[in-house]
Amino acid sequence: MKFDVLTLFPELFDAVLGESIIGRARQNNIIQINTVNIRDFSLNKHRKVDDYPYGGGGGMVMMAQPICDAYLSIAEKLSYKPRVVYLSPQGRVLNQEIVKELSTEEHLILLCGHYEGIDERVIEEIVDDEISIGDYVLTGGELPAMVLIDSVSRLIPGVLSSEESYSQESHYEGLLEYPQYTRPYEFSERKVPGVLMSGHHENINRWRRQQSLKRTYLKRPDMFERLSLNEADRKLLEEALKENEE
Ligand SMILES: Nc1nonc1C(=O)N[C@H]1C[C@@H]1c1ccc(S(N)(=O)=O)cc1
Repeated sequence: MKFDVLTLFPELFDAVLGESIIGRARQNNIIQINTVNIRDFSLNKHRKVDDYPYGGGGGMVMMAQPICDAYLSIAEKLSYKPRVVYLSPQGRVLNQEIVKELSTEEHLILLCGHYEGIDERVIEEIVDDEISIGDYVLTGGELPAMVLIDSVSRLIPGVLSSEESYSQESHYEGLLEYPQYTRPYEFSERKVPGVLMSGHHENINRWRRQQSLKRTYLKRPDMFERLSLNEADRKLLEEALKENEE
């Protein structure tokens, strides 16, 4: 999978996405992350990329021409129109479902807004999706773009090793993940639940499923109400909640 990122701050990306799992996937060419500096496409001798908003008001707006020319520098070499995602607080809020949808694309162009945003004509001209990472306003779209790249890349085959598998992680199938423990067996007078020490994989899986159901019910009722539980899951949850009351 290839990500082309249109940004004013390309140097931010290598610092964050050059390490660990994503860095390894880039080295193994499982994913490619390429940055394009929008400022390189300014026609202004001072490399200006923003201007005052028509109609007045505070803040600056990113100009259309540098962004569209940066986009064309990629798109004109392609025989297809790549999907363009604009990171903005006005977009669909990113969730695992959208991440899964994006992970099926071969090529994504991510546009990072800055200042008060971008000239609307860019959105009309080249943007396919607006995606937000949450209902708050940041100084730039670079962190949202990195969040999107990280979350999508983890679903690309070969990026996670089998040990790092995502299949029982939080949000993978609309459930929060079960509690995790590792050595030592006792820490601060707190022991690991006995079932995890039993070696009985059926009981371990049952306990984990029960914990996931219970956590989702208690911590994220908004997620829980979207679940359609079968009878076995309902009984597991009922048993867990009864234990909580005792
Ligand atoms: N949250 C977010 N998720 O992704 N990007 C987020 C974000 O805060 N980006 C801000 C810097 C830039 C920006 C972009 C667009 C607008 S505007 N005029 O469209 O409202 C306002 C501010």
